[in-house]
Amino acid sequence: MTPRLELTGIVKSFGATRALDGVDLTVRPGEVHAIIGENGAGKSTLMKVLSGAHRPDAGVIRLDGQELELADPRQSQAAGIAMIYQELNLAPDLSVVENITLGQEPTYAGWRRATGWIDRRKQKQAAVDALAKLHCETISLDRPISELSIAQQQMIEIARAVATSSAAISSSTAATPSSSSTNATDVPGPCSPLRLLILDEPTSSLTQVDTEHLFTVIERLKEDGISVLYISHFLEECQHIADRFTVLRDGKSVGSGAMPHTTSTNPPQTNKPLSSEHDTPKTPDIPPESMESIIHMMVGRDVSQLYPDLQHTRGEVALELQDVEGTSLPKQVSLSVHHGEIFGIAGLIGAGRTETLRALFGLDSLAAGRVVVHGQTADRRSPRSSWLNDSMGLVSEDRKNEGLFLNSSLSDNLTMTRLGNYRRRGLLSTSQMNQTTLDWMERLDVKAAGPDQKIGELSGGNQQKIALGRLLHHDCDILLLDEPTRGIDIGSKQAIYQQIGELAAQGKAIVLVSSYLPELLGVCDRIGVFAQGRLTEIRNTDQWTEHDLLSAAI
Ligand SMILES: Nc1ncnc2c1ncn2[C@@H]1O[C@H](COP(=O)(O)OP(=O)(O)OP(=O)(O)O)[C@@H](O)[C@H]1O
Repeated sequence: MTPRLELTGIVKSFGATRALDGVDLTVRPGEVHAIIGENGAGKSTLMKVLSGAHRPDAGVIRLDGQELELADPRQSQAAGIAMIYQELNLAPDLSVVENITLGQEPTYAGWRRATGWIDRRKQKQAAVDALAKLHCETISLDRPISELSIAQQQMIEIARAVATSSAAISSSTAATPSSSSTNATDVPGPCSPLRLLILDEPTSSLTQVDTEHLFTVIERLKEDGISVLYISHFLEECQHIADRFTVLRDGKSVGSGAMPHTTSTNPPQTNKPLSSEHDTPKTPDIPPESMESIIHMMVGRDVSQLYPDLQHTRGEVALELQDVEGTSLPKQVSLSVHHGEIFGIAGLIGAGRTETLRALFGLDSLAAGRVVVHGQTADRRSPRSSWLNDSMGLVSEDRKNEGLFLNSSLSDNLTMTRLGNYRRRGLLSTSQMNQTTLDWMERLDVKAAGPDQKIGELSGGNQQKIALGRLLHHDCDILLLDEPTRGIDIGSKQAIYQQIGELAAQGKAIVLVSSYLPELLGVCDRIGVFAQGRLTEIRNTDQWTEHDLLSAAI
């Protein structure tokens, strides 16, 4: 069987950083293949090579046996490769139909073609067909994208990938076969069907229900012979949906094989006889093993105890919300968080969790109620003086827009809230800022060229570590953490949970919002659940189960 995708010796460097250092990868037709690796291992870079966003410095890409040179995203698309990024690429003010057919609008045939008139009937049909394929017929075709949920928007992106290859839509660009290509008849044509769908952390903003729907859609695509490359730090998900996996480490493929204990309908094919040279993976195929051995391969050590068992004692009340109302959310929230306590907040997306943190931190104004910090009512007219000086810090869930200055260095981002520490005779000591940044990079295992590197050049997970590191460096008394481990690998998660536990042991008050229920259950002392803007129930963690948390959130 000819592999759907075969990568051999892919190399990609950014200046002195060798992001990919000879990656080999084999993906079979109709297979879901998980790409697993630590933050900065090279996963996104590899996917960008496949989507035509980056040109590799060396290596060979073969799709269905055909060698390709993907010089830009249009060529990749024309070859039947679609990439769905974590941050969706949709036009918010255009309708569902317009987004699904964006850039591929069918025009009339004959004399009207030259006018560029869009054939609205065909355009609508292409959207209807694509949505039907994904069982998403209930999404209204004329609604602007901005009115859809994140999960629906993701489906529109996948529908676009499906529709692009539909015969109803014309495309003008085909992938360029390399000069060494041997079989010109195999060159993907202008309407090459979707062959490979790449999903980068697709569930990071999805609820459980939406995740299950996504998995159903993936199964449908598999039935049509479409291969899926699935990148996620949620290893349980990989285990559930993937047939096989490849582990990347420091830009190299260090192992691949059948996903152990997969519950996928397609049985793993690792042990089937290999029929041709093409079918032989360049990365040694390992027999089905435990997830522990895959994690070891990924981080280079065992991650035996993910959640720390650190004693911390509940002290005085650090922070109180009394009947707090936002302009739309939250609604009448009352709660208190103590020193030495980790308070978890669960709930569905849109339930008012983030709005509560923002109201607490003074980013959004309150419609009613009071926030009391260290026994003093926070002054709403001057949140900066009363709240920030009280050493309250927030890690925003929106890292790119609110959490970091992407064009500034790691050092500037990490130290900016405590610049006074580095002032020497009216000047800033950049060497000391850099030294502090190096220390934190080591503690949080940040992969970067150095403190001077622009933070926008780091992998997503490493950016997140610096956003969290800034609060740790600031030495806040009260830490508000909104999805702090989103996009973070399992080894680093363990380090962050350890940090959170140590902070609680030092008497800090911590509020942790997370959509990842095992994390809340593993780390928190108490958990409150939000539903439709209200804090509906608070219990000690040992009185919650995942099922109870979900039931309370709905
Ligand atoms: N445009 C760029 N400029 C400089 N370095 C880059 C650029 N893009 C990626 N890198 C570097 O390449 C390496 C691999 O990054 P990549 O984003 O591929 O990792 P990743 O495995 O996707 O990580 P994560 O799980 O955190 O998303 C990192 O060291 C990163 O800093």
